[in-house]
Amino acid sequence: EEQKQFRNIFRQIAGDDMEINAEELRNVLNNVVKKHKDLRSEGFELESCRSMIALMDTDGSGKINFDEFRHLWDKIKSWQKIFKRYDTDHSGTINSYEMRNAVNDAGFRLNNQLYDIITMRYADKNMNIDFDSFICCFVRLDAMFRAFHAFDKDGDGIIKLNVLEWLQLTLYA
Ligand SMILES: O=C(O)/C(S)=C/c1c[nH]c2cc(Br)ccc12
Repeated sequence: EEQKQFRNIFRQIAGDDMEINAEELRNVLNNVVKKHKDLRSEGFELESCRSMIALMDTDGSGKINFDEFRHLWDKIKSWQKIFKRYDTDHSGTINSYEMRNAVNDAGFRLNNQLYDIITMRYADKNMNIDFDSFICCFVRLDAMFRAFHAFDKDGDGIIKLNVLEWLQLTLYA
């Protein structure tokens, strides 16, 4: 039943082409965020939604279909729980220290340099990360780990890319 309901919601968002583009994704994300008083966000930027589409667009259509959207939605649903868990002062944002624990809780294993890079890239001048930045960071982390493992066929933790493969991976993200 919930599956049917979700498909109807998707159909409403996606429209006739049954694919969700960046504008449609931005509208649904911002409509949902508004309902959550404990999630501070100036709203998802179109550019962030274009990135999320690119990162989730496994069939290279430039938009996301039902399966890709459901996959993204399930991830955002679980990541927003992590966000709320680590927003201990209920400010609607999480600080760079809490971000380390949130990243770990989501199952990403990084090193100190990468935690600093995440803070530099996603935190505001007070070292706080708001919800939309948090989600964009996690979508990118998830997609980059998946892309690496897709290339790492023998699972030895080493991949070999020529420059055009590297550009394909890093440009459409
Ligand atoms: O708090 C909840 O119970 C749920 S179901 C939250 C969310 C479930 N999907 C979400 C997407 C965005 Br964007 C923000 C919040 C949620």
